[in-house]
Order: sequence, then C-alpha cells, then structure tokens
Amino acid sequence: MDLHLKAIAKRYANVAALDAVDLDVASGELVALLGPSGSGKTTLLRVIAGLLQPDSGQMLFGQTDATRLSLRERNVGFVFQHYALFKHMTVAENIAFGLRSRPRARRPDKAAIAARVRELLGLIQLPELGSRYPEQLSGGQKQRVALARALAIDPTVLLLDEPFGALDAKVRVELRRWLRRLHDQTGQTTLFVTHDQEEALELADRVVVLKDGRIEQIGTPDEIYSAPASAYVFDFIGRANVIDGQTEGGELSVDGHGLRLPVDLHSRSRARLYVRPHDIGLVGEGEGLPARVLSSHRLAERITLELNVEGQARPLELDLVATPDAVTPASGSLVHVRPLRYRVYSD
Ligand SMILES: Nc1ncnc2c1ncn2[C@@H]1O[C@H](COP(=O)(O)OP(=O)(O)OP(=O)(O)O)[C@@H](O)[C@H]1O
Repeated sequence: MDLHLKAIAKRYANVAALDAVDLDVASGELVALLGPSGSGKTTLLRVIAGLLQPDSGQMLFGQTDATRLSLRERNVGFVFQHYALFKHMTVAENIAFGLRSRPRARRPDKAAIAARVRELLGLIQLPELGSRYPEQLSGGQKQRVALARALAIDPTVLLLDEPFGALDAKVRVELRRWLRRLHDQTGQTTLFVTHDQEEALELADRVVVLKDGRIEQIGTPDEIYSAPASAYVFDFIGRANVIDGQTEGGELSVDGHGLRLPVDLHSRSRARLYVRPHDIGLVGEGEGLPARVLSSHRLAERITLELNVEGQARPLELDLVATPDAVTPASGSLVHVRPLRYRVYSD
C-alpha cells in the first residue's frame, strides 16, 4: 500500500510537533524517520497509525482518504520500543491476537489462524517457541514476536517506533539486518523511527530527516550521506569538520594560508566549508593548511588524526586508511591538509 501525507500539522500548546509535513511512501518501501529527540518522529508515526488526530492536513492510504479513519479501520501494524506482548499469553496466542479479536464476519477459522501463526513463527525464525511465554524469551526474541504479531493482520503499513532501542548494541545490529532481510521477503510497506543515523542509513530504502517538526531532507541513504541538503543534515549524519574562511571571486581562502578553493557563493565575504574526515587529504607544504597533530587514534581499519589549524574554532578530524605499512604522523608534528570534497551552505 502506498501512503501520501499532505501538509500534516500537529501542535501541542506552543510547540509545533509537526509543521506541514508532506511525505509520499511507495508501496513496499522501507522508510526511516530520523531525527534528534523532540523532532517529531513519534508524533508522525502516531498520526499515521490513527492514535493521534492531526490538526490539519490529509492522509491517503492508496486511493482512500484515511485522515479520519480509526486505528482499527486503518489496519496498521505497530511495534514499540518496549515489548508490548501480553504476558499471560503464549507466543502463539500473542501472534494470533489480532486475528482472533476481529469481528466474526472477518475472522479466519481456527485452522487458518493456526496456519498463519506457524507461518509467522517460521518467518521470525522461532518455529519451536510458540508455546513459550514472553518472560521465557530474550529481549531480541520478544521484539521478533512483536513484529510477527503486527504482521499477522496483513497490515496496510507496518509502523516501528525504535523497536530495537532497548536492546544492547550487538543484538541491535543483528536485528536490523534481520529486519532488512525480512522486509525483502515480505515487501511490507514500513516506516521505522530511529534517532540512530547508522541504523537509518543501513536499513532504509529512503531516509526522512526531521528537525523541529519539519522535513529537512528526504533521500536514499547515499544521497543523505553524500549530498546533505543543509548544514543541519551534514552535522547530524556522520562526523563533520567545519573550516571558516573568506570568499572572494568565487574562491575561499583561510587567513594567510594560501589555500584557495572554488566555492559557489559570490554574494558573501565569509563562508564555512563542511568536510567529512575521509575527505581531507595530507598534501605538501604550500598546497594546503598547516595543521598541528594533537592526537592520533588507530582503529582496526582507520587512523584518525585530530588537528589544530590556527584561527579555526574547532580541531579538524582527518581519517587515513590504516594499511599495514601506514605511518601515523606523531602528535605535535606539523602536516599540511586540504579539503578534497566539501559542501558550502548559504543558510
Ligand atoms: N502529549 C504531548 N504534550 C505536549 N507536547 C508534546 C506531547 N507529545 C510530544 N510533544 C512535543 O512535541 C515535539 C515532538 O515530540 P515527538 O515525541 O514526536 O519527538 P521524537 O522525535 O519522537 O522524540 P524522541 O526521540 O525523544 O521520542 C516535542 O517538542 C515534544 O516535547
């Protein structure tokens, strides 16, 4: 089912939790809603679910105007961060719950429900655990059961609100990869809320970056990472360096350092470059900015240098690929650096 939101707005007293949000989700897409705390992710998910009424705007599920439909009429599947399994029911009963509680006319018979539960237990790779109770499961297993329960009703759209947020880091990474494979199998239209940019970039077909109830950017993970639409998105997605300088004649220079870089800003006398740590290169004297090595850290696959450039507010981070014979410049030594790829924003 495809989904279309038009100018959806929701206010709480003096806070615009959602401010004219437009969003189109194609059938079968997995979309991540990404943003810091308070950016409106949960509000948006709850509005789509029908748990919360927007103040204005319109929402279409396919061709159907769903704006005023109830939660039940929308037939959405929902999974929250904290396991909401029914403690007194077995895993199988939990998964069957949505089908069993349908009005009689639309309720499948017992054999069909049992078959569906078996199918879903297979899909979540817990075929033997149908008769267990939630307290006999690990956190990750509980969330997989919660997902099976949400899928049991063949939802129009699956809504996941930080479903792995309460799990430890390693289980989280395993489960998000598993969820991606599951999604490829089921083709279920899915919206996934997270404040973790790594999770969003790894998991989603498209990422929606929210800020103060507004969409800052919508794009594929590659677009969001490689072409952030604003300084906010650049900063939020991955590590960011900033280099301040003066502009003249379409070039940026940094006081007294002879660095000249083309920038597409003609009306400003000052500009700020945004640069990823792997997009800064070590160059010869006279080809870039002199920088003092403050520290270096060697991780498995990379070396990160922290550098001080005179006149810049923040130290720069530069990543080098840690090949076996790579030589790490010593702390205190002087190097020369040059941004290889960078972005400049006019806001
Ligand atoms: N019931 C409420 N009453 C008043 N203000 C609210 C209410 N629910 C949310 N808000 C406000 O609306 C804004 C958006 O909140 P929302 O929960 O959607 O953000 P979020 O991005 O999901 O944050 P988090 O990651 O912390 O869950 C915030 O400023 C929040 O304080």
